[in-house]
Amino acid sequence: MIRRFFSYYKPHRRLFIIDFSCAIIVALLELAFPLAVQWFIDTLLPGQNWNAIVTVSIGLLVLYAFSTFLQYIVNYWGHMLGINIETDMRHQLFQHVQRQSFRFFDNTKTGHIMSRITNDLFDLGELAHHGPEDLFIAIMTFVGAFCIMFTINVKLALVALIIVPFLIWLIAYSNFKMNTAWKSMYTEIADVNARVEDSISGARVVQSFTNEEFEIKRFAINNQKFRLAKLGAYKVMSYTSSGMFMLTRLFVLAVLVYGAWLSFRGQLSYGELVGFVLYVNVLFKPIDKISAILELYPKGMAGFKRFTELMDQHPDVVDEQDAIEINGLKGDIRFQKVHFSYDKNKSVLKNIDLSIQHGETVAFVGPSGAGKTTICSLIPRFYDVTDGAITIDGIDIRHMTKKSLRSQIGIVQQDVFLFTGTLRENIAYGALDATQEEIAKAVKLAHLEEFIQSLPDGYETQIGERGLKLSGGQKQRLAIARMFLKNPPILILDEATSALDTETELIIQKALTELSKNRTTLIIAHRLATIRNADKIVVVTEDGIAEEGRHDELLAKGGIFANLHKVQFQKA
Ligand SMILES: Nc1ncnc2c1ncn2[C@@H]1O[C@H](COP(=O)(O)OP(=O)(O)OP(=O)(O)O)[C@@H](O)[C@H]1O
Repeated sequence: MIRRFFSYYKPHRRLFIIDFSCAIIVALLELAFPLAVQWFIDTLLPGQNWNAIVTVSIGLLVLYAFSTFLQYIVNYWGHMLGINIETDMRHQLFQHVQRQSFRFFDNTKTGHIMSRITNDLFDLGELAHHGPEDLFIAIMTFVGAFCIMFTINVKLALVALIIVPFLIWLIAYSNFKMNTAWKSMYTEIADVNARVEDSISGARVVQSFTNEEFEIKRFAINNQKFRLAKLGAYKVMSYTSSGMFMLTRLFVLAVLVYGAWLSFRGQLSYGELVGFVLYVNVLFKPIDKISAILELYPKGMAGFKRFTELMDQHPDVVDEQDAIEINGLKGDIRFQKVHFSYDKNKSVLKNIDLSIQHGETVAFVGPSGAGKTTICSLIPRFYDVTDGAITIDGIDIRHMTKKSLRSQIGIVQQDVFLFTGTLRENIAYGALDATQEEIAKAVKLAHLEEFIQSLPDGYETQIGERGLKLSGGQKQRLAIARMFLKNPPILILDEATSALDTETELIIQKALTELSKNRTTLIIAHRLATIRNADKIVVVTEDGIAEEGRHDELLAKGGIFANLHKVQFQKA
């Protein structure tokens, strides 16, 4: 874990070396100052040489100024190092999350991911800066001060040494306790985030059920849990710092009493006693630093552990080593004995054999939960088949790179997802480098031109979070415009179930018919009226494909499709 943490220093080696070197010089100067004071008292004062005192004071002033300058560098550049590392990790994590497959998003709460990308990394930057530097300096100063104390007076230094085992015990004990405490705090704040994410994005549902109070109560439970976890961490921290305080005061007292006794017996000069007490103060700094690291290390490491946990989750759908870049597919799709399950316990698709010719429009119908959406999700490899194979133009899709495969497939979701931003940005999402002419052409084909022209800000209109300022029909036409821009040879349409008014539906149907031209089109159909002209209708049931054929053929057959048709027709 620690080696992995240090690997993040690599790109910032130079910054680290400069910062570290400055910090070492500062620490050495700190070690030298009490010696100078001792020399000042024992040598310069008895000689009453004013000129020498002034010269030495000027020398000390220059050294103080130099040390101040170095401390500025250590502070600013050190923090820069920490922030740089934190930024790198955040970037890496976001990149990693972007590359995850659907299964990851199925099983991970958005709030948890957000927590890991934001909060969890806050303390890591601080740890990256203070951790190795402060620890090294603290140990160096601690050992250095003790060595000098031994040269001043061995007996007194031995008395001072008694503190060390107590310190080590306190550090180890609280480190262990704090590790657990911070980890649970991070888990709880992730839950708070997940709860907030859920109820804010579902605010409209919450209000329509007037469940605000229920949401507030649920949030309060998570918030309380977080409070208790954080309080637990601070309790351990307070024990530790109180323990540290007590130990260090006892330490000074012991040194003073024993030092006074030695001095009465003529074994220690006043200068030596002052110098010794100053070194005891020099010792406090590393002790303070160590107790600060003690607070920071478990916090930062708990964040780093959660960071690595996420980084170690590898996507289950990956490119093969020699995967090929494909381009310009015709769109002949074949399912060969395909089996699929989301989890081991339940098989969703069994033995699916299906052949779709390029340019064909194929509609999938069947009871809810039969697997229509799942079949279509396998084609862009959102999930990999559990058994069997899917080929496009004769090539197994697992031999293609995901990026090139998905560039050949367009998906119009039932629930169109739009991003906060302008109409133009959302349409151009279909082809990020599209020109205005291309966008305008796509908009025209999607029958969205008139609507955009009626808006005062036209293409620059802000559509609100997730496009909430647009109607269902407008969102769908926007999604269709995106597809015209993307222009893929294979199209998957998840037909909207939401009732649109007849006129809007007609417009959308027209746009979709236009979009489907010369493309292999797969429609996940909910209303049978819209698929009358499909080249093939595939009836999917929990046991697999039950029927396949044209609309009239299936009706004449009098099987499941005819039944479904009858039910819908009666309903209508
Ligand atoms: N991401 C998922 N993780 C686990 N199980 C899933 C997931 N998505 C769907 N399922 C399950 O797989 C089965 C098939 O679902 P699918 O969405 O493919 O059905 P569908 O025929 O498209 O249904 P509908 O017509 O209601 O949209 C269902 O039992 C469903 O509960």
